[in-house]
Amino acid sequence: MITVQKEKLRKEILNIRNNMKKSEVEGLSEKIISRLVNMDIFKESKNVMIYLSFKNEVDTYKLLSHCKRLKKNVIVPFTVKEKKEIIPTLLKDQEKELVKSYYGYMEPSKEYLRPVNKEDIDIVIVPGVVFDERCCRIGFGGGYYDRFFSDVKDKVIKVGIAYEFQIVERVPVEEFDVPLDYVITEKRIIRKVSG
Ligand SMILES: Nc1nc2c(c(=O)[nH]1)N(C=O)[C@@H](CNc1ccc(C(=O)N[C@@H](CCC(=O)O)C(=O)O)cc1)CN2
Ligand SMILES: Nc1ncnc2c1ncn2[C@@H]1O[C@H](COP(=O)(O)OP(=O)(O)OP(=O)(O)O)[C@@H](O)[C@H]1O
Repeated sequence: MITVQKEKLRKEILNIRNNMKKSEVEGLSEKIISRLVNMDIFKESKNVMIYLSFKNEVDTYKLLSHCKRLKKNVIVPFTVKEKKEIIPTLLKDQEKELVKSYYGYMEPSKEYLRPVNKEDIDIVIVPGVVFDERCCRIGFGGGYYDRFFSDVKDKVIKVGIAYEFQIVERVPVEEFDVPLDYVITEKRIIRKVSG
């Protein structure tokens, strides 16, 4: 049963990630983000969708400031729990517009929802728990990002960011899993092999 295998891997890696020291999260995140912002695919992107990190995920808050400085449009996920749906929404003022979501990460409050067209997003920075050398991913198990990508597959660049310990040789995949184009760690950039 694939779901069971996924759950086992998810638990194993989360157990490591949840026990990281703050200093480790900070140091590694900086390396990963620095790799990302130096890539042409990032430099050439004007509309950037970024998750807002929590629970020792690769920290994206410095990336947010970086994008602001470069006058890029920052789009963040707003989740509709009942439908397991992500609404991409334009963030203008990080200080003013964000509140803590049901799950615990930050998201825009309803009054600041500014939905954008998925097709207009150039690059999506994707969170995740486990990734593999083919750029497949396992998240928290909601299927949010797979649903989100299901109708825009090749129209946006999908980039996972993760610590090296989150990379395994192969994660089990199901028909609805959408592979990413790149996975970036502090050690390397993994590219999806096409075909
Ligand atoms: N920062 C961030 N934002 C994100 C995601 C994410 O993974 N990280 N998502 C990616 O899809 C979506 C939200 N999905 C989520 C689904 C479940 C849980 C969660 O914490 N679930 C369990 C704990 C899971 C576990 O420890 O096994 C919980 O409710 O406690 C979090 C986010 C959209 N936004
Ligand atoms: N495109 C889709 N349409 C309908 N249901 C889907 C789709 N993609 C995934 N799902 C459902 O979502 C559930 C969770 O999928 P999966 O375990 O791959 O989530 P995940 O990638 O770990 O989570 P997330 O994307 O939220 O981080 C699956 O049981 C699946 O039935």
